[in-house]
Amino acid sequence: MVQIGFYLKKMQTYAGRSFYLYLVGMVAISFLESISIYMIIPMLSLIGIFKLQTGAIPLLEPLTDVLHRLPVSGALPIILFLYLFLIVGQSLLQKAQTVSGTKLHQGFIKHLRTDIYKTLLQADWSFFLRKRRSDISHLLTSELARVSQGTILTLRLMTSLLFTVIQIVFACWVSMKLTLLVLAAGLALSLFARKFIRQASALGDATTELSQSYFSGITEHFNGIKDIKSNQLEQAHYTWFQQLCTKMEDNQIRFSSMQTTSQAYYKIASAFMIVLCIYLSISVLHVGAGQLMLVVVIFSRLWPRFTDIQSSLEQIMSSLPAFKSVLNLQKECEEAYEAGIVESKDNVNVDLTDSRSIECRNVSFRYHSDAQAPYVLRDISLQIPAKSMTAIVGKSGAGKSTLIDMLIGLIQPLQGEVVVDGVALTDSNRTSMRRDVSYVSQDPFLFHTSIRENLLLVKADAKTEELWEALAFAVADEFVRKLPQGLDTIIGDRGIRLSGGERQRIVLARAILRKPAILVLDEATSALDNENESRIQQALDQLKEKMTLIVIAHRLSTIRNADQVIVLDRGSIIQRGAYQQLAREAKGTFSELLAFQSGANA
Ligand SMILES: Nc1ncnc2c1ncn2[C@@H]1O[C@H](COP(=O)(O)OP(=O)(O)OP(=O)(O)O)[C@@H](O)[C@H]1O
Repeated sequence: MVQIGFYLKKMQTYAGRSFYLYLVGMVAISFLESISIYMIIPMLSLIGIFKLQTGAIPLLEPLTDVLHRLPVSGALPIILFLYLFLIVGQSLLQKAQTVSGTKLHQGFIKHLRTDIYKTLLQADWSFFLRKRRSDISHLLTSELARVSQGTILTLRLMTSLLFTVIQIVFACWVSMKLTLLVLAAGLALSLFARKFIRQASALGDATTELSQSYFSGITEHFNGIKDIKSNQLEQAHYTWFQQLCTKMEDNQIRFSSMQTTSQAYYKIASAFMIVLCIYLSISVLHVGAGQLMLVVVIFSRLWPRFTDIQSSLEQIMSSLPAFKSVLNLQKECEEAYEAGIVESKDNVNVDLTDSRSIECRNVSFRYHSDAQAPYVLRDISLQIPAKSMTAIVGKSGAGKSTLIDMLIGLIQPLQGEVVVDGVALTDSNRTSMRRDVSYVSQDPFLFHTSIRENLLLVKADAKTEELWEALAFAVADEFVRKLPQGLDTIIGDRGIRLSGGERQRIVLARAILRKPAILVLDEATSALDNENESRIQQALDQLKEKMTLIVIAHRLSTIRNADQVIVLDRGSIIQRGAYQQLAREAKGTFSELLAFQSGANA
């Protein structure tokens, strides 16, 4: 229940006064409802409609004298009018309360969604290395929907509790003995009902696990649909999906069956309790017919509240795992908080010149915190001069991408430091440095929208001429002009309607459009044909006069004009120097790579 308490606290922090107003409204409605129901019977008895020993009822005392002095024909309309007045007042208040409850709930959910989204965006890269993307999507959709449902139920539970407490107070005024009898019966029942709450919690855990598998499964399957189709893996995936759906179906049926059992149990137990209470009222407490009527009224008002509380508790318990998951994600994000992103005021702008030279001083890194885990980068020291092209080469798995991630501040060294323009990168300046970087990855990402919008993403106010200029630089202008809608052509999910090489060129154009101080290309031209690749190479030669270029390329012709080549092997620098110089070192790894490629191209 700690999680629910946390969310109630969050709701109260978010809504402030409205939260308390909502609670006050609840108390008022409950008060009016209790007065109207519990008072009508004693008041009717006061004017002699029927006989009932009510004893001293504090609220009625001022009315008693007035009512006694009036004839029945005069008092009855007053009582009935009073009753109508209370019911109408309560209904109007209830209507306003429902609207404010919806506003409170919807506002809170919006707040929660944006809050979680923001903390996610503020988490550093190492957080995303640990997390499955599908788990994040699952949390932001399915789990948040359950949290939303849980919030409504929590508000309903609070309302029910308030109603119950106030009705108990009123019922005690009317008859202390009878109310205690009903309460004792309710308490006995709730002890037996605890097992249903435990079952609901276990079923809620299973729901979270199953829906997480469902989400990750379908995300992965449709991301890999091309492989599935081309390797005829449909049957295996369909069987997996069918089995998972059967488990989800079973889980829901078990929850529904648990709830109906609990409700049936409550109804049957209620009948026994009513029979027992009526028997005890007549045989042991010797109450009259009027008092008996009160027993029925108290039961009929209080008992549905008990059932409501029980049912809300079961449902809240089943949505509790979703509360826990959301809470854990928020905690993890906060632990991985990276300053200076999304409306953050705590960003410290590092005083960099616009030249952007980068230096690594004895940097080491490994992905796992485990002391036995191997280092992926080992004691790396290097200089990347501003406005020049540095190429990083090496065999697959040598640590090239990891080194790039380190240079642009996505990951932090375990030992050593990265220095930009003489300023060491720290938690407070890392993100401000990244603002000057354009990064094009091995697997470039495009949104399912037009080419224009994909480009404008990095520079919203760019003019059309600027877009064409960037496209020309990336050797993409020709093919874009030939597309049916030119710049406004929709390129499909992740740019699926374009070829791999076309996608790479659009992403390169987007990177250049930003006019960054540092341009990083991680295998960014791997899908290009020789002609386009050579044209991009010429474009890069022009760019290096304006910005610092860092290029990873397996195809060594791309880096022919690099000012510096760094050769990595198993996380260490084994060679460095100008391209031609390394090519001449006959025994070096670089000339081996070069010889292998020229052999392969021959
Ligand atoms: N997120 C990760 N968690 C754990 N290990 C990782 C992670 N990413 C990379 N590695 C490991 O770190 C090592 C270096 O990987 P990296 O991607 O930097 O190599 P690379 O030289 O860029 O390879 P490639 O040329 O194939 O892209 C590899 O052994 C890889 O298995």
